[in-house]
Amino acid sequence: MLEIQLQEVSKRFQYEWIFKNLNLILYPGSALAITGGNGSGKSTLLKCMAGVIPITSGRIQFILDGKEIDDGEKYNYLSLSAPYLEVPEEFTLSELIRFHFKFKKLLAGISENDLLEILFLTAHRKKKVAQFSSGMKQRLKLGLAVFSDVPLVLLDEPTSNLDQKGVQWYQDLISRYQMNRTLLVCSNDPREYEFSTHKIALEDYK
Ligand SMILES: Nc1ncnc2c1ncn2[C@@H]1O[C@H](COP(=O)(O)OP(=O)(O)OP(=O)(O)O)[C@@H](O)[C@H]1O
Repeated sequence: MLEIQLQEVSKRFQYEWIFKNLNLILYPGSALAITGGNGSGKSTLLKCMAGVIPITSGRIQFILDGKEIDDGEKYNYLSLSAPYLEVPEEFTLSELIRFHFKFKKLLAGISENDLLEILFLTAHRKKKVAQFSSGMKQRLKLGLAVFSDVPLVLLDEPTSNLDQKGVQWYQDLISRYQMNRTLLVCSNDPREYEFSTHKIALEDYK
C-alpha cells in the first residue's frame, strides 16, 4: 500500500513562487483534485509529484508498506496522462500498447483485447497513432495511464478533447478502475473530479 506525504512543499521558477508550504497525506484509494485558474501551478505540482521536475524545498515521500521509495525509483509506482505528454505516433495502436506494457504491467485481469474494447479502439488497432483524432488520442493516453498496474495515477486535464459522451466514459472508467489506488487530477472542470476525496486550490498556497 502506497502512502504519499507532502511536507512543506514549495516550488519557485526563477523569482516566481508557484506554490508554498503544501502539506498533505494521501492514503491508498484517495483522490485528490488540484484546482486553480490558468497558470496557478496545477501542472507544475503534478510534474513535481511525478518527479519530472524538482521541488525547491520541502519533501515528497512515497512510502510503500512502511518503507520510503528512493526518488529515482518513484516513476515505477506511477503513471501519467497529460496534454504535454506525447506518445510515439509512428507506432500503430497495437505496437504502442505492446511497447508501453513492456515497461508497466497491465492491470490484473485485463487483456490487450479488453483494453482495446474499453477504449473503443478495437477497429483501429492497425492504424498509426498519428492518424488518430484528438479524442481517440486522449482515450488512448487515459487508457495507458489507468490500466498500468501502479498505485498512483496522475491525470492532467483528463477530459480535454473529449465530447460529452467521452466525459461520461471517463467518469465510468475512474469509478470502475481506480480500485484501491491513489488518483491525482489537475482540473478546472468539476466533472473531472466529482469523485475526489480531497481538493486543494493552488491560490491558497501562494
Ligand atoms: N519551466 C518553467 N520555467 C519557468 N516558469 C514556468 C515553467 N513551467 C511553468 N512555469 C510557470 O509556472 C506557472 C504555473 O504554470 P502551470 O503550467 O503549472 O499552470 P496550470 O495551473 O497548470 O495552468 P493551466 O490551467 O493554464 O494549464 C506559470 O506562471 C508558468 O509560466
